[in-house]
Amino acid sequence: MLTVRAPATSANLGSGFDVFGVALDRPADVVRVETADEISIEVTGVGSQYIPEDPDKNTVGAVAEALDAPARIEIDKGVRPASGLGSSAASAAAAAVGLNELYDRGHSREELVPIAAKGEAVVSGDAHDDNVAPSIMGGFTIATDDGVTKVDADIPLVACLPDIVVSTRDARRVVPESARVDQLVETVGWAATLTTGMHRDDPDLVGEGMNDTVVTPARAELIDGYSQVRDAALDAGATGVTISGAGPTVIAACEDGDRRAVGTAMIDQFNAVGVEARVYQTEIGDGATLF
Ligand SMILES: Nc1ncnc2c1ncn2[C@@H]1O[C@H](COP(=O)(O)OP(=O)(O)O)[C@@H](O)[C@H]1O
Ligand SMILES: N[C@@H](CCOP(=O)(O)O)C(=O)O
Repeated sequence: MLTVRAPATSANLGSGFDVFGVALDRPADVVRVETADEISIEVTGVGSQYIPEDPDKNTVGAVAEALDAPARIEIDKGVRPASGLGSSAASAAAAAVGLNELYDRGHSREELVPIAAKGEAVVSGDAHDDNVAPSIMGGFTIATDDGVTKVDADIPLVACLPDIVVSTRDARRVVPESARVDQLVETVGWAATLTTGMHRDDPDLVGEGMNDTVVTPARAELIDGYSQVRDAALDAGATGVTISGAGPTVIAACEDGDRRAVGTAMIDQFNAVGVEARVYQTEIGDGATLF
């Protein structure tokens, strides 16, 4: 039996819709795989009661199919489903790394990204790579049709997960079908600023680049208290704030010493609109680890 820990991730980061992602130091899923004649799945841990064990409906089933790697797969969820923290992707990433090793398939980490993304297609309707790429490879990742570019960045982050459920499938339905040229121009500027900030380990540049006037405003409507939480985090010292993935988690970049104040401000504002929330004081971390 092989054990793999794959981290939660935060995709988009505002200006990088369906392209940017970061691996978070915590939380994470732990997946155990052993060879079997057919695929079977057992799920325990956070939110496991909402996760199907049917291989046709669980992200790891699609990965096992794609790798032609039948296995008994145990998933211990640390990443709450429908959180905006790449929950479905963490399991898929762990399964891809574990089954590749178990069956000696010989794929590189980058080659495993589109394989793990087949799991995302099962749950959200789209095989977007922006969560599975950092969960497999770690760091800050830029995932495009041409492959994955990875930067080992060091940026303090605060992820605030409210007690609200937003499914990625639903949140993709509110994404506008078009954008104006002036929005394209400002998005390119923010994306370039964010990428430079990641190279320089500069929370100010990363925060500035976490802006977006296209997708985030449409999705903010799905998260009670989003604008108050964003404002409170900025007042507490965050350098940038946006929706993590499809939400409802709200993610902030900041200086190391400001994480506690930023997290407290975010929780307080969710509570003020009657929503319970929890905070992960985290940072950009490594990709899936085999034990
Ligand atoms: N291994 C898995 N882990 C988490 N969710 C899964 C898994 N397999 C299938 N799902 C389903 O995927 C959905 C959660 O995925 P998604 O909406 O993308 O949330 P997240 O933003 O946390 O990834 C839920 O409906 C859940 O039942
Ligand atoms: N780019 C995707 C990312 C979804 O992330 P998740 O953590 O909510 O699954 C999107 O924004 O739809």
